[in-house]
Amino acid sequence: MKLQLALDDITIDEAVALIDRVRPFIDIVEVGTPFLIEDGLRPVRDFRARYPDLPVLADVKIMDAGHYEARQAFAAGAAYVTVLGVTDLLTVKGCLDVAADFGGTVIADMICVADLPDRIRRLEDLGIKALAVHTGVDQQAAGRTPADELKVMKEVARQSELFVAGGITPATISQYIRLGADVAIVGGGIRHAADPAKAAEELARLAHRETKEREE
Ligand SMILES: O=C([C@H](O)CO)[C@H](O)[C@H](O)COP(=O)(O)O
Repeated sequence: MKLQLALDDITIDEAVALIDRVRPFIDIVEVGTPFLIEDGLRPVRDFRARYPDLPVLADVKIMDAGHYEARQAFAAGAAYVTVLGVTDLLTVKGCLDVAADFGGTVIADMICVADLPDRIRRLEDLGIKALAVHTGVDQQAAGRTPADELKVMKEVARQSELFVAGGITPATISQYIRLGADVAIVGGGIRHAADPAKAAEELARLAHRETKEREE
């Protein structure tokens, strides 16, 4: 399992200081939606230049103008770009076409998708190869977790790498690995930990251990 650090409520300087501390433990760095709203695609360009071996994910959550917006994010240096799974398939197709030009990956974020199995089938038929189960911050505040949707996704998905997000911490990551996730996305669980480097190290250790057990 890979570990993705999501950076949401942070400045570029704070983000660089955090990445420098947790770099040995993370596989992907995400420029989260609130960070993009604050700073645009600048952090994507900065991190690409500063950490050439660390893939950058731009959490643009595209809902329309798929071709145009995905091009902006990939051209800035993103290896991964998110599109909302609920949107029109034409928008998703636009993102996939651009991803092919750049050799990048489009992740369909399934937040608020009502009929998960049906949508997964349609998205995979279109060519999607990465899906994210995502319990949003507001949904987390109402007590929800991504576990049940991950179970459904694991049963239905045929070809996709599975990402999971939604309040994951060292105390909860193991269940998501056992449920079959390939990438754990962690924001607050690192950023707001008392010791972010220790939390990232622990998450990476658990991810490695549980994945090994899953494969045995
Ligand atoms: O995508 C996210 C959210 O919608 C805010 O943009 C977060 O990056 C994602 O939920 C991971 O953050 P945590 O839930 O704090 O781990």
